[in-house]
Amino acid sequence: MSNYDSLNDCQRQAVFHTEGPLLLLAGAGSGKTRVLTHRIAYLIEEKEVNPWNILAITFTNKAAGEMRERVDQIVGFGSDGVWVSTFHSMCVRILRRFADRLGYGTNFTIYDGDDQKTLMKDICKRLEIDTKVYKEKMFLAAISHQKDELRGPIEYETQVFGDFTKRKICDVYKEYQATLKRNNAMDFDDLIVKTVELFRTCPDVLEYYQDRFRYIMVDEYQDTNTAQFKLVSILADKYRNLCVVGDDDQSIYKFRGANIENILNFEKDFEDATVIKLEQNYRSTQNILDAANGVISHNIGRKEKALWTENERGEQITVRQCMTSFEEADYVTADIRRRKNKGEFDYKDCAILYRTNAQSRLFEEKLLMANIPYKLVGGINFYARKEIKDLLCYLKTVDNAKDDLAVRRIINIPKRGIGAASLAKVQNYAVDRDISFYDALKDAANIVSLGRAVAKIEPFVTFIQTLRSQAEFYSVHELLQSIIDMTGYVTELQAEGTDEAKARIENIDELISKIVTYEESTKEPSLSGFLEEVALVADIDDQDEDSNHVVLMTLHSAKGLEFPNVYLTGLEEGVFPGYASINADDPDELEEERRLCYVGITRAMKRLTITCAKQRMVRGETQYYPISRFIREIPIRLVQTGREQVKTEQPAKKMPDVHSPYMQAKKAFKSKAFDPNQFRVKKADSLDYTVGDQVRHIKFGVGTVENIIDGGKDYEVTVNFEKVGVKKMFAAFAKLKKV
Ligand SMILES: Nc1ncnc2c1ncn2[C@@H]1O[C@H](COP(=O)(O)OP(=O)(O)OP(=O)(O)O)[C@@H](O)[C@H]1O
Ligand SMILES: [Mg+2]
Repeated sequence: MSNYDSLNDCQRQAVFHTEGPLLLLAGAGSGKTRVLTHRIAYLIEEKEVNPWNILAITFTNKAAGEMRERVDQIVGFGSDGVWVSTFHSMCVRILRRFADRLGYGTNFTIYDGDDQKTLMKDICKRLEIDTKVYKEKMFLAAISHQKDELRGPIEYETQVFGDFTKRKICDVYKEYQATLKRNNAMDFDDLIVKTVELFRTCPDVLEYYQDRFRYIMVDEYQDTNTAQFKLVSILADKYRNLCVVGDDDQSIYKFRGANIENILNFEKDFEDATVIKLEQNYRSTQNILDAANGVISHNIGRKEKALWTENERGEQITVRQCMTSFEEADYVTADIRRRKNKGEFDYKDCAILYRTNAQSRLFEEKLLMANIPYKLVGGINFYARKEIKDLLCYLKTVDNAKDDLAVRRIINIPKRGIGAASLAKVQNYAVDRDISFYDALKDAANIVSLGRAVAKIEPFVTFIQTLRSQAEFYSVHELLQSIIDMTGYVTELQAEGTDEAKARIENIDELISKIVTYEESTKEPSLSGFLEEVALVADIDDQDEDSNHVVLMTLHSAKGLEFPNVYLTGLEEGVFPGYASINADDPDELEEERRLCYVGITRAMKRLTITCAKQRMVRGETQYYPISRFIREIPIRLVQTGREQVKTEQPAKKMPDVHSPYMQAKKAFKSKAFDPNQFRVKKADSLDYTVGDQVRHIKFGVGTVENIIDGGKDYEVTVNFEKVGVKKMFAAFAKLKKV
């Protein structure tokens, strides 16, 4: 029996309201997600609903995992049957079963952004479009936008009229969809679109899922787009037990087609809907909450909400304007270290949030030099690395050789001497006959124009066929090992012998570990299953729960999460809010930025620090920025500037002169020869190691000191690490220990 006493009256009301449409509209940290998990428990325990009949949709795989955990905790066992998933993974599951009803193979491939770009390049070439005038990205964005609104090429055509650009987009859209289908592939948007299409065209399938999902719940409902909304309304149409929870003040995905109207109009679409509001915040201190309310109250188009808390007032919010973005990163890094040393916060309690991904770099560098473990959420994704993509494309080819892009990526890996001209001939042959590229390769002997190239193509086809027969009885990791052995992929890297090659081999090892982990944790592991899991790993899911590290991420990735100690950085006019939103004709663009700021502030539980820099380097040039309007929107009584604290915090011995290096930095900015490292402060005590010594670095492990240069302000030490190769670092920050 779970404890519903831990809920407040309104929360309990929402949990107990199980029949009929329900809208839970409530501010940040008011327990919306918590209500959903308790509601699932209540349905199973008290209403004796079969877990099998419950569907809960979350925004990220990470959130889905968290919700599953929480439900497991409350319900104990029996909750396995509940579907907790994102829109996308739910649709994949449905389509893997029924895609054949739409004329796709159920083993269809899911294209990621890179795949889409390659495909679009191909199509533009085929349609002889000048990509200097019409960018591939423009076509992809336009198509994606149409899909968000559930408009296929045919529906779109009715809107084209005489518009020349729209005509072009329409032609490309048609070709794009036709090629995807020929490749037995879907892009991310298709997953939703095709599921809706499936439900609309196959009443028996729809009824099956309607009967199955009698109770449907959607978290972060404010960020659903039209297609997703349609999908849930169709599913819920029979039993009407749809519960959506959201916060219109946290709608931050308009640029991706999210439709804030979905939440504002829920009451119109479901006339008998019950609306419950939650107003008590359990997450943040009074000061943090007041700051959030202060900022968001400047938005005009919003439903008024009065969020309050019984939590203590807490510390004031620290606002710190730094001279440069380097100083900003230094400040945040030092603050984290100080609070960690004082025992106030652990690393994992701290999150550094910023507006755009590119802003992470400086923080990364400072954290690395300070030996503070951190995790970048949403940066260069493991799966985007070359060697990983190559091997995954091999696996994809073995799994579903209809994926032209995968086949083309690996056809010359290792080099098989099949030239671009031959590939073009095969491609034409495929297009003419409306068959896949791989099927055309199999038919190479019949492509007369290929001439002697046939002899190069045939062994490749035989090779893939061999792997396919192996796939019948090999596990996924055995199959990958076989691919690696037979292609000589790793052998080649070993022969190359560079540090980069070594790192690539490590990545491949990591991929093997990933497969083995997958195989061990899945009931019926399969090649398709593995590829699907990989395709769906959103960036945010990289986060490693167990270890103790500072988290760096964009504000968008931070949605729904909470951290005791938050740093909201780069609050400058032109950065956040960004130039585009300041100058936009549509005032909602600025309001969306403000909602994003509200999301950022409300991630903080105990402490919030807001930073900005007067100068920041953009594309190699120094730009000057005023303080963000969002800072000015925070009531002044809640704010302290934090300057004193920072000065006293730096031991005078280590940082004898904190300002003058930055004055130099300022000068150096203008010469464009700026190197932030050159202003590091020299360590007072001399080094206890010398050239030839073995040293240990907290992150890189053991290595040999190859060189030490006295840089005046600090020593620059060159170390050859066993694992990661040669690195140059500053002694004061590298904290190398002699071993
Ligand atoms: N009745 C309650 N008693 C104690 N703690 C609560 C209660 N309700 C929620 N909390 C806690 O408050 C925090 C915020 O809850 P939750 O994440 O569910 O809020 P949310 O409304 O989903 O926030 P967001 O809008 O950011 O997604 C969590 O740590 C949760 O455990
Ligand atoms: Mg939530």
